[in-house]
Amino acid sequence: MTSTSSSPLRVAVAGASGRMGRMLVEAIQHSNDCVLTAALDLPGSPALGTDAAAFLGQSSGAIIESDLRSALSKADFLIDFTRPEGTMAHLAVCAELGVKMVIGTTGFSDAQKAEIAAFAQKTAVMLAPNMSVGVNVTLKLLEMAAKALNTGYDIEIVEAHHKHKVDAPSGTAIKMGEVIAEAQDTKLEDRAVYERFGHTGERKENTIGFATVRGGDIVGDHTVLFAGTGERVEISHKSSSRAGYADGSLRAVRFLAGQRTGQFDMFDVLNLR
Ligand SMILES: NC(=O)C1=CN([C@@H]2O[C@H](COP(=O)(O)OP(=O)(O)OC[C@H]3O[C@@H](n4cnc5c(N)ncnc54)[C@H](OP(=O)(O)O)[C@@H]3O)[C@@H](O)[C@H]2O)C=CC1
Ligand SMILES: O=C(O)C1=N[C@H](C(=O)O)C[C@H](O)C1
Repeated sequence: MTSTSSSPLRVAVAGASGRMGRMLVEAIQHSNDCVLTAALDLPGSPALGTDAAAFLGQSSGAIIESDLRSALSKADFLIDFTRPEGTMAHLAVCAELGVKMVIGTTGFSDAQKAEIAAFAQKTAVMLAPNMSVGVNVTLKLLEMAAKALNTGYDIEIVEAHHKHKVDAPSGTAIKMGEVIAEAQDTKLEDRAVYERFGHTGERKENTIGFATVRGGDIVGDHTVLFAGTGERVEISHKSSSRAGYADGSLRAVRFLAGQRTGQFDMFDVLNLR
């Protein structure tokens, strides 16, 4: 982890008791250059009033609260892995107060994505459906494969996640589809097939199919299949821990420390563009 001699970066975490919220609290507790100054959960959460690091048997000094403005008054960055409606409400106040935001939430509508872009004119925002280094390198591999396998290969994206996930396909799977479509000078919206059932007829040429698996505690698997005649290429990424998402989020915080406004993604953070 990077060590600096300057003041630590003051970070608030939204959804602090969630699966990712807890990973983020743990990562911040272990970091040399970030400090947890505030933690948010929804009104009614049993965690309100407790120390955000209590589940680790530690004290962070950040007491979980539900008052957004109070939390943001103590922080320069908000890391948000919640739900689209929560993230949008948080972003409006971050933009007003100049708090920079790392957004990991997935499942935004096109209208919400446009709103995020507008808010990013007022504060710096890093939005990515997957913060792991491995997934972002996989996206680059997909770009290369999609260009080279431009004709004669049927593209299918298969993702698997735990039974608690509420959006489908995953934000990462959609991003993979977008990267592939763009590398082939097309748009995903013109090619995506999200559902198949019953008498579907033969596969339509140039479509990009999506398949979703949900079960148990699967952290996150993604495979893209380029199925040709006589051969197929499979590019896969499998997460066995959420730690990589949290580490990537802290890298994003450090990146945003050098930005005033604008919307960025993990390609910017990891210098992969
Ligand atoms: N970009 C990335 O790398 C990754 C992205 N994700 C995404 O992050 C999001 C969260 O995932 P995960 O941690 O597994 O989910 P969880 O359900 O475990 O946690 C979500 C947290 O947000 C809170 N929350 C729910 N609704 C709202 C709201 N409207 N406003 C504020 N807070 C709210 C929940 O509170 P309560 O429990 O009280 O409902 C909970 O604390 C998902 O969209 C997921 O796809 C996940 C992993 C990696
Ligand atoms: O909900 C999850 O767990 C995950 N969500 C993200 C997504 O939708 O792509 C990232 C990761 O796959 C885990």
